[in-house]
Amino acid sequence: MARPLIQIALDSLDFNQTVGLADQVAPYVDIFEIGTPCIKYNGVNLVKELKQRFPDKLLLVDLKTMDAGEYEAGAFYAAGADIVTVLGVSGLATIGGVIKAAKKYGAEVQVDLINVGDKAYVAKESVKLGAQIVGIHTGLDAQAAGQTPFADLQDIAALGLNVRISVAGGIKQSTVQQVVASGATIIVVGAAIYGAPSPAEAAREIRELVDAAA
Ligand SMILES: O=C([C@H](O)CO)[C@H](O)[C@H](O)COP(=O)(O)O
Repeated sequence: MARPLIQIALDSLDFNQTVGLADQVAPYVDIFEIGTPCIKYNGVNLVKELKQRFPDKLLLVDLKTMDAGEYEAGAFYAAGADIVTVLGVSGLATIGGVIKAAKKYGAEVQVDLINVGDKAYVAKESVKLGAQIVGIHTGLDAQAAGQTPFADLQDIAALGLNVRISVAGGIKQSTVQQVVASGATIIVVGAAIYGAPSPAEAAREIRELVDAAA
């Protein structure tokens, strides 16, 4: 099994706090995700800053694009994003637009299946269009209502699609090995790292657990 990647979700609105957290956890993670509230608040300047400071990390910009796919995503790929997210609920035309922009920059696309009804259909069509990653994602609000991403992860992994599967939604030390065993190859962790007394220590623990499970 290829080594699963760990993605830290940088979900603060504060520019300097975001850069500081990235600095603390950098030794233990593979992908910096600029979370949706953070990218809306800070824009392309934060993409440029993180890319310049951490040229060896993958940078995912969680745009959750809903329309104008090629136009919206293009600006963020141009600023240094390696991966941009587009919503599965946006429809195939918008997903195709983001994929077109990604190709222009030699970058990648993640289709976020958050709130998609027929996740298997959208995952299959996204792969046909050329998406490299599909995201199983229980958002923060759905988590607060008690939902988890585990059953959806198993369903999508069982399809055996030629695509990387990312999982997000309250993943923590006690569940990280379970999601690796279920077939996730990108493990997204936000609150379990940034909400810990020592984010670096939490990230180190998660790295160890993921590597031991792979
Ligand atoms: O994508 C996210 C959310 O929709 C806000 O943008 C989070 O970054 C994602 O859920 C990971 O964070 P945790 O659930 O806290 O691990």
